Parts: sequence; C-alpha cells; structure tokens
Amino acid sequence: KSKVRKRRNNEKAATLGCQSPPVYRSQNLLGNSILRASMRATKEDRGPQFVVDTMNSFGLDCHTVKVPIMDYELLVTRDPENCRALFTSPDFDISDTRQASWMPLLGKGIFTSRGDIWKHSRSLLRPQFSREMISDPNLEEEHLQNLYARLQADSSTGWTDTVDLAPLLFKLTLDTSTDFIFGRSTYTLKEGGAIKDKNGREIDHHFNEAKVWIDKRGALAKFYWLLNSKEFKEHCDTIHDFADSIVAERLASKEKKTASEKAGRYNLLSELAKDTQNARELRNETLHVLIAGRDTTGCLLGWVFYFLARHPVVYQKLRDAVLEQFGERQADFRALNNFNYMQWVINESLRIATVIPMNERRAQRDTVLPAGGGPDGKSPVFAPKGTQVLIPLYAMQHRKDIWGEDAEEFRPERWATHRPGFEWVPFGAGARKCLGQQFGRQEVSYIVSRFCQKYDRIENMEQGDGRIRLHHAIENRSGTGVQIRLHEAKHST
Ligand code: HEM
Repeated sequence: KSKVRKRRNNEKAATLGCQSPPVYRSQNLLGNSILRASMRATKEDRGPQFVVDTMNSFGLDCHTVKVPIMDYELLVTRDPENCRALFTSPDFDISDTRQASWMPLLGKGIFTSRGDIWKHSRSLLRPQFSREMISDPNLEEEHLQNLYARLQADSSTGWTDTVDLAPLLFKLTLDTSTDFIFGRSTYTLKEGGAIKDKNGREIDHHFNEAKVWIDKRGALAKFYWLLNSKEFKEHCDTIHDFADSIVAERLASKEKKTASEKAGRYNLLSELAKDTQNARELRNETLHVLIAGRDTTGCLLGWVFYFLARHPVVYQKLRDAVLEQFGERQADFRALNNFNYMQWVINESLRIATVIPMNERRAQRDTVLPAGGGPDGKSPVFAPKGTQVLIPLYAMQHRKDIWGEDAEEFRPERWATHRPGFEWVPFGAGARKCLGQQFGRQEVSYIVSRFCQKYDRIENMEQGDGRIRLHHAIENRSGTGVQIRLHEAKHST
C-alpha cells in the first residue's frame, strides 16, 4: 500500500515540477536515530542548536530537509518563503499532534481546533483583543508590588540577595493572567494569599506539572496516547475545578458586574459570558487564553532580564531612556508601544532565545512548498496530504545570511534598520497569528520599565560555564534560570 502511495506521490510531484530536498538518512535500522539524537539534545538544553547543526551539516545554504522517521516523513524548513506559504495558505493548518497532546487539559478551543470550531473560537475571542481596556497598568502594578515584596534589598547596601527571578516571573504572569481572564487572581506571589488545592499545594504546581506531561506527549508525536496517567489527570482535574467554580459563580450571579468590574477592571470571562452561557465552552476558551499567554509572557520576561543582566551597557541605555521619558511615574501602555529601544530589546530577546523555537503545520491536502527542492534548493517541494512540516524559528532567526555575521550576538540596535519579513515570526503569522501579541508586549514593557525605575543595576550571578541553556518546556526558557541580584536606585543617591 505504501509503495503505491509513494509511486503516486512521485508522479504527482513530477507533474507539479517539484523536486526532493536533501534527505536525512537514519543512522539505525529502526529509522528513529534523529528522534533519539534530538531527544538527547533537548535533555541537554540544546535542542534548538541541534536543529541548526543538523541543517548546517547539509550546507549553510540548505534550508529545507526531508526527515524520514520510522514509517512517516517530516519536512523541516527554515526558509522564509516556505514559512510564508505555511502560515498564509489554506492548504496548511495545525497538526493532529498538537490537538491530541493538549486535549485533556484544554478541550476544544482556539488553540487545539481547526476548521469551523477554530473559526467560532477565533471570532469569539478576537474582538476582546482589539479593545484598549484589556490593557490595565494598575492590574500589573498590584501584582508587581507583590513581586517586589519577594525582592527585599539590604537596607545598608541596597542590594537584594541573589535570586532566581525566573520562577517569580512565572508566578507574576499567572497572577496577572488569572486576574485579567477570570477577574480573580491566583495570588501566588502574595504572602499567604495563593489559591491551594485540597492537599495544600499551590495552584501553579498543577499548571507547571500538567505542561510537563503535555510536552512529553507532544514529543512522542503520533504515539502520544502511550503517555497518560492518574497524576496527569489529577493536574488537569484540579485546573478544571479551579476554572469551573469561577465560571459557575459568574453564570449564577444575578449581578451584571463583578466587584472587580465595578472597580473599573476588565475581565475576559464576563465579556465572553455576554456571548455564550455554555459553561464548558467558557472554561475551555478561558483556559486556552491562560495557557497561550501565561508561560509565553513569563518566558519572554525571563529572557529579557537574562540578557539585560549580561549586557550592562544595554541596561543603562534602556534605563536612561525610561527615566527620560517617564521619570518615576507609571508608563502608559500606548507610550510603551512607541518606545523604540524597549521594543528593540524585546525583539532581540525574542530573536536570539526564541520563546517558541519550533512551530509546525500539517498539509491539509496534497500541496507544495515554494522552495527547497533540487540541487540548488530553488525548486518547489511536494507535501502530500498529512505531511507534518516543522518550522524551526530558532534556526531561521540565527541564519547568518539573513541576520549578519553577528547573528549570535545580543544587539538590540540591529532593529533600528532591520525590517523583518517571514524570517521573524515569533508570534506566528496569517490567520492563526497570536491574539495576545500586543497584550504580552505591553505586559513585558511595563514590568521592565518599572524595574528600570527601581533598580539602577542588574548583576548576573550565574556560576558555571556561562553556556546559554535553551530548556524546552513547550516554550523555551533558560535552563539555568535568571540568577541575578538587583541594586535599588535610591541607595545610589
Ligand atoms: C509574549 C509572548 C507570546 C508569544 C511569543 C506568543 C506566541 C504565539 C505563537 C507563535 C502563536 C501561533 C501558534 C501557531 O502558529 O499555531 C500564538 C497563538 C496564540 N496566542 Fe500567543 N504568544 C505570546 C503571548 C500571548 C498572550 C499574552 C496571549 C493572551 C493573553 C496569547 C494568546 C494567543 C492565542 C489565543 C493564540 C491562538 C491563536 C489561534 O490559533 O488562532 N499569546 N502565540
């Protein structure tokens, strides 16, 4: 059967003028050597670099590779032209792997669906993200103050202890996201305030652990179903209970507005409840937004501070610009959107560390990628229906022919002249482009601007060999955390 399919595909490819890209040859009989090597690299926190090295081994000008694994074939492409086709052509959509691995936690919703179900979710959520009111500096400020309380400075020197900022930033983005989505924060940063499960464990434990399971299921691709456990179910159930109780309370309430809305605060759940009273739908969509926005923003914040601590000149320049524009007062979001140097620092962090290092699409029907085939890589490549195509954003964002010889360097100034196309798509592109890009950027800009006002120095305190460790946790976070100490500016005067 597979021989017949192969012959039919070859014939169709020839008719369409397609040629094969270079093919990765497995080093073992089972045909899974690449999977094993890539899992090893991921375990060693160098997964994205492994993709670069593997593609480079075909030549620096080879940007598309075919990878047979056991009984299926993947295409991997770091070619911006292919990337454009993958994001903008209706011939491609998200794969079954993403749907299947996330389903137990998220159910059906914007992130896991295709076709009409996805269209419905997108049309429900999209209008919310075009509103100015969802951005609220006061919401950020409340949770930021809880973070500061965890960063006490020595009263004589002004220095905090050495701290790993990364876990605190994930708590911060959980607290802000739940506040914005449900109108009720998890308060994981507030002393004694965190929501706990019946066993006394804080709610973020379940979010973190559930994602570890989802990640492992995703790595097994079509064998995802092998990984299921009581523990995974318990994490999902706790998160569902958390969301369900808030949704049920909202639907049962006779009040038009919750207490936080009366105080002028927006929340997504109340807005969605104006369009649908289906409790399961409300749970799913709110959890989808929570999962899509919380860790991505936490990761990005972590990387920004990671690089600022290693580049004091950049920090000083950013701090000077913040103080010049805003002094000590809270920045407003619109001004932060137009604050060039802040946006360059964010872009450069997204480029060099890549919060989502690998995106993907599946061919919905027999179709072609515009480039990558034949000896010169210029011919189209045939992608039969069902082919999964991996888009290694990290590899694309480290191409020296696009970004220059200093592609490995953190240099925000490159954004003064670089006008990105499809070689830089950290928020995706096309119909499924990230809905929260603006929101996430605003949150990051706001928190970073407040740090600039409060602290005049950020010192990198990481011990060890200094190698950047790209730790895969669906998003890509620093494998050594963000080990820093901070100096309060008021002690310098
Ligand atoms: C700040 C860092 C963020 C990054 C790097 C990021 C990245 C992405 C990427 C790459 C996608 C597209 C996935 C694909 O192509 O299939 C996406 C989708 C999405 N993002 Fe974000 N995101 C971020 C923040 C947020 C925030 C803060 C929210 C919400 C509050 C959010 C909500 C969403 C949603 C709902 C989708 C699904 C869109 C769809 O499939 O139609 N994201 N994000």
